[in-house]
Amino acid sequence: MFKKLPGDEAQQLVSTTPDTAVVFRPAVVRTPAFITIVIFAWRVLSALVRLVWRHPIASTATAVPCALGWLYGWQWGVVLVALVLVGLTAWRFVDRASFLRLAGWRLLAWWRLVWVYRRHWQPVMIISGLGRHVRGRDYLPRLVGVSCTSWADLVTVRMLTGQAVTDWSDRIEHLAHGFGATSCRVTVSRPGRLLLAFPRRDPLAVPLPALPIPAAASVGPVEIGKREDGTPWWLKVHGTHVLVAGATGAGKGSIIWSTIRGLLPAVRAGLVQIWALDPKLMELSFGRNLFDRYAADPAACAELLEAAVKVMQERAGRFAGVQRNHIPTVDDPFVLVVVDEVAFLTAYQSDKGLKLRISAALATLTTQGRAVGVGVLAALQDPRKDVLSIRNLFPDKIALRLDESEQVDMVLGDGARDRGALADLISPDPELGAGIAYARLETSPEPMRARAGYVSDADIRAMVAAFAADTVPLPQTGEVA
Ligand SMILES: Nc1ncnc2c1ncn2[C@@H]1O[C@H](COP(=O)(O)OP(=O)(O)OP(=O)(O)O)[C@@H](O)[C@H]1O
Repeated sequence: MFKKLPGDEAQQLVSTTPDTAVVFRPAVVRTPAFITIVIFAWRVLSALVRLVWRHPIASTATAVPCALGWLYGWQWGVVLVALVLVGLTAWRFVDRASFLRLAGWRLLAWWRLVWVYRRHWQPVMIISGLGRHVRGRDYLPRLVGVSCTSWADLVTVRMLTGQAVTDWSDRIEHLAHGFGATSCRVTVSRPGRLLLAFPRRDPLAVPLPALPIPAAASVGPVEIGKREDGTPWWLKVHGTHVLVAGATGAGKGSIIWSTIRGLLPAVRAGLVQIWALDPKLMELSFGRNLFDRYAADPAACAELLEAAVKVMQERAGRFAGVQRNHIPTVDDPFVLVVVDEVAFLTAYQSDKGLKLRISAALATLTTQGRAVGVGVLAALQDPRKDVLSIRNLFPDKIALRLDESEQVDMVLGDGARDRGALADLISPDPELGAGIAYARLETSPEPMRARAGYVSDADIRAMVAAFAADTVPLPQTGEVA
């Protein structure tokens, strides 16, 4: 008659909370003391082995003086520690580079691991929502290790199973503030593992002067500045198209001029031609003599672009079935079309006929030009689609300082800002921020931060004079990249 008898449910209940009406005492199985001791000893032993395995140098550095002090008296332990410290300091002053490479960065990484990351890991993970606290247990992403470079801490993390990269890239501000850094950049090192970069200082805070004109003729990549990790910033122009976006005063000129400067020997050798479009009549007119073709008013700009399309089509006809890639020669030089403020020719152009011709020519060049040696380097202030509808046709993009955070993804592509391309936060102070950019290249989705060398008016004048007087060192043949 009764499917369940009174008391059946109560058998399943376990409650030890004192304020409930019914209190059931859970069954207690007494564990023999020696089992508890064995488990405890096993945990201590495995933690020790793990410690020595993960930090062999730190363990030795602690264990040896302790052993010495124990065996021969504490004074000997102190003497050994003092000797090691003196030795390290002397090494630091005698050969700083090798000290940093072999010991300095490792010591710093160990310190930062213990003092910053391990100490704050649990609260930062839980509060940012990257870890979970379920039924009294913490489920945290694993802090695999920390290494240090001259400017940043690189933290390797194993994500929780089921987490996505976007879970982390959405929380870069939590992570940066949580670990006391100004920013955080997220890159995937391998499936399930991330590399978080936390800058300790800004290596690009000091302006970089114009780089020396290269001795050899090369169509690129051209060295135009310095990357955040201290290595040169090489910009590829041959075989691609580059879009440079930045608010007024962001330093678009320094990228354009550094590129022209790096190509100068190749221009002299006849391997490169620079065709300049200068609708603002400001930036490029300064170095007019360096260019094979120059146009400023919109009608002349349209003609110049159509001439570039003709070169492209003529080459495409000749190369068809013979070669698939362009090799710069004096007969078929690489043509770099430099457009200073492209919006003047597209969005802000009142003559509809000219606007159509210019847009069509630019679209044709950016879709078909790179295989036949015609490249476009275009700069613009406002990256909205209605200003430049063909911005996606540029494989390589550079974002200098931008006015709004939404503009970052407009220039660099979806998710770039979440991955750490904070172009809207670059300082408007020219000394601190002009020429600093995030570049996203066709070959890598990770935005790279760098600063272009500043090519001053005096540098441009010197370039023009050297070019005219033939005093730039002559390029050696056969060094085309
Ligand atoms: N790479 C750089 N390093 C340091 N300072 C720079 C750099 N580039 C530019 N500047 C400084 O910023 C100022 C503005 O630079 P620039 O004219 O190139 O900006 P822009 O983006 O071309 O601006 P606009 O769109 O108004 O022409 C320069 O006068 C110079 O003082």
